[in-house]
Amino acid sequence: MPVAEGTPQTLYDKVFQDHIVDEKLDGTILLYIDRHLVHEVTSPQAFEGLKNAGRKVRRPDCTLATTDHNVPTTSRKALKDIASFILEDDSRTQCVTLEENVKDFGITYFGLSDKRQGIVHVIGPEQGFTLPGTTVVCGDSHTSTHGAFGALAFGIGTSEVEHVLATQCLITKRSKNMRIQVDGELAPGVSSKDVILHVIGKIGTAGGTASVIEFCGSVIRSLSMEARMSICNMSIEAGARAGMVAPDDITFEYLKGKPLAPKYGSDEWNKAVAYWRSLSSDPGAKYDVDVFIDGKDIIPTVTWGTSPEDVVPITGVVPDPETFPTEAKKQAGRRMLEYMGLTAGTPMEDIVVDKVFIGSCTNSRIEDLRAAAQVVKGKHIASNIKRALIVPGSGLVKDQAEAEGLHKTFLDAGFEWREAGCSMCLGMNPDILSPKERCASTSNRNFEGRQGAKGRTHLMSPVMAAAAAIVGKLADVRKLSEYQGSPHIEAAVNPEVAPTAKAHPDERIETDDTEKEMLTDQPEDSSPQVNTSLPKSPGGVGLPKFTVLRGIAAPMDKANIDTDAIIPKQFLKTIKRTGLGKALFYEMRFRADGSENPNFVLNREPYRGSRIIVCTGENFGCGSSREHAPWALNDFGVKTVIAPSFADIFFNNSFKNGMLMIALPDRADLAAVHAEAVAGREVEVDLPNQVIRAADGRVLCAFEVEEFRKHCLINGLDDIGLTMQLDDKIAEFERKMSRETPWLDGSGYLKRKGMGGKLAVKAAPVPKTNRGEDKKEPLEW
Ligand SMILES: CC(C)[C@H](C(=O)O)[C@@H](O)C(=O)O
Ligand code: SF4
Repeated sequence: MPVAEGTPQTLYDKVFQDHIVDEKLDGTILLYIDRHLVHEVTSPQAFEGLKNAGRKVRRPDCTLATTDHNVPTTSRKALKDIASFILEDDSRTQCVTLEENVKDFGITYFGLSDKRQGIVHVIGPEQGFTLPGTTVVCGDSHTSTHGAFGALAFGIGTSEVEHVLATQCLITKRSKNMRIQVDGELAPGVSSKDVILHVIGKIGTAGGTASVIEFCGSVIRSLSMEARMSICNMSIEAGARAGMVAPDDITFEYLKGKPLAPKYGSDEWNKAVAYWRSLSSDPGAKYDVDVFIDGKDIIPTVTWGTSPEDVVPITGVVPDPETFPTEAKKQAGRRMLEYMGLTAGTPMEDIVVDKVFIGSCTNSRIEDLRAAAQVVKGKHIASNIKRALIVPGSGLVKDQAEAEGLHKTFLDAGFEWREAGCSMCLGMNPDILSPKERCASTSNRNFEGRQGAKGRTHLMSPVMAAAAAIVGKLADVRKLSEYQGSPHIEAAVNPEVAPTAKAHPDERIETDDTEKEMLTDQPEDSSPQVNTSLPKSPGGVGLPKFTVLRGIAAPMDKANIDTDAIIPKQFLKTIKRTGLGKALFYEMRFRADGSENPNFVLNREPYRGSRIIVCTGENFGCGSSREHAPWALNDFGVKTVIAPSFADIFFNNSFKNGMLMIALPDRADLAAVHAEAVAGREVEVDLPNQVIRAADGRVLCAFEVEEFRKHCLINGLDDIGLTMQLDDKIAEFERKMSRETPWLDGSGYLKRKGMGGKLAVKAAPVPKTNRGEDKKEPLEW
């Protein structure tokens, strides 16, 4: 619902409202995007779509690209170019493709030889590209990180990346407002990572579904920008669309002197700060969900299972699944313990660790490294630790750390000092866990296989990971004698120690790494069962029209089926949208020797050819923004998933590919459809009438679908083309933005090209498919 004039507004309402270009009666909104970050994994197919349709990038001045996911973190001393530096073929192809695309489309790019290269979510804030009150998107779920600045920042799928590149807008709808207030104070040794792990433990990984979370309260206010970023970063693990913190003096202090922020002290800076100050939530603003947490209840927290909600205080023990409330939860818990190689009742501090990873977009900033260095100073990693990696989030973080001598502390303690990138957070580069290896990790996801096939991840804060490296087991940092104080809080109250994007020595200290590393979890290009008889969907124009889908539905009973499970990371290295059916549910569908797992539902009759999945567990599609997940389902032949709830980005991505996701929150409705699936009888999904029928024609239940999505599905519409027809409105919006918030037009090295607010690149509707695939699809399956 639009917010009525005079109604108290939340921070989210205000930023959202200020970016509406157009609003339809059904609540579908065309939202203007101020900042677009691009990386190599989720962009190739989007650029390909633009090329095929002859479209341009509308705002190169608002777009910034880098390579981060695939890049090796070994020494760059011998770096000549990316093509010779990256040994693994698919990783190299993705990075080289990005380099070609940024050249072709005139986009600013930080490559491996640039000190500003790093993880997208580290470099955006570091450069002042991320500013309060902006809308920020990236084809990456952890875009939520940028919400720490009071920006509305969220992850999008590749089709949406293409949409933003072409139009600088996104089709979306309002989210719910959720407030998480953390009051009181954090005890020494407790950091922002513990706050967010504690929050996720409390509300669950679906707790924030369909919401934007505003983090507030005295604990949040006291935190530094970097600590706030760690919290907003993991909003996505709480199921939320985004996380936000109202901008304040700590925010403005951080932004002073950043290359792309308005010049400190200028009229523009003063005007910007006045606007930024107006963004906090009004007294009396309404929230759909309110959560209160007392800071003193938070103690250093670690995960024990394979979902970020499986948390326990370090002082606790491995939980006993037999005490879990439902049979489904018990089963899931038993599976997790088996996967993690843990026994119920084991004290967490007795769990022996093999590897330690300090890095990722959650915890690879200078304060994280300072805090970890403080713990390891003068000590050495335990003898059982096979590798302990420090991976700075960007070249500038690395330089800053070296200027402070932190690298020496780490090297003396036995850590590896690496180059910037995503690294072992998801192991698309050679930094991976071997099967059954256990890692103390500062990253954000502990899904099965996340850091390497069969690897075991425990999430925690940088000081806790540092402590684990020293002790050789999961450890309570508060017990390490020299450790005192909470580094994040110190940094917040003392801006003097805040890092700066400018300060770096010219000389680069190189990692000396001669170790030969290989990707060991890259699957063979085996082609297991692919459902070739079904139509492939190219997306965009030429999408198959979805009206009625009839068939046997495959039952699934798992909650939190994450996108890493739908398609593991090793298959994300393609630059195509097609051919991913073979990778669908890879770890569940196939055994280690590549043969089919006979217990997996899609390997059993009558479900082999199912085009519908009925899942009784909550939160289908949680985790990453990879559009590869719906592409894999689609390629396999699955066009509809019915579940009690879905993760937002996955839900969106599916519709962009002409697939219908049906949320059935009513358990009785779901049970009725599930019963038909279990019995192996056909069901019929009737989109025009919004009902699901049994094979005998009985209506099992009705379902909800937004008008605009329904319209696009039934008519197979390309929403980029639709948006381009609104070019006048978009241009008018841009003129207004240039007048009122001129600092949002590209500045610094991102100069806006064009005269007097007139765009150099004009969007125009393109009469052919945006994917260059003019296939005529059947009207119905
Ligand atoms: C590759 C990308 C789509 C993915 C994401 O969206 O999160 C990655 O960054 C991750 O962390 O799994
Ligand atoms: S979560 Fe990991 S893989 Fe994803 S962007 Fe952050 S560091 Fe990279």
